[in-house]
Amino acid sequence: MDAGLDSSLAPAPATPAAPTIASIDEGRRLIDDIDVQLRALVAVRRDISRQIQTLRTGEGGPRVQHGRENEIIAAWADDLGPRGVEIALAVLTLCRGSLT
Ligand SMILES: C=C(O[C@@H]1C=C(C(=O)O)C=C[C@H]1O)C(=O)O
Repeated sequence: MDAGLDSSLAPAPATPAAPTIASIDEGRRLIDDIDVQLRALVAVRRDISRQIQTLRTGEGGPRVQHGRENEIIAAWADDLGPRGVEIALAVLTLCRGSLT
């Protein structure tokens, strides 16, 4: 067992199918629920990222690793295209802080 992400954070299917909605209100409720989950996951990601950075700097390493970040950006680009790159950059900035 790894370091304890509970089952609510288990990997989602690669591309979950969107439900067919019957109304705008229903669709907006679903979007609001998705956004709550996205924000919660980003907060967890940020905490894990900070722990990794602390571990690495504690060993005398750099806080930031551009090679790793490029892999992450490429994965977002593969799945979501140029807007995915924008999201990846925003997520990275939020999780690891400023580069300067
Ligand atoms: C978390 C890490 O440290 C930094 C933060 C990253 C992130 O938030 O994804 C990625 C690379 C590093 O710049 C890591 O190296 O994995």
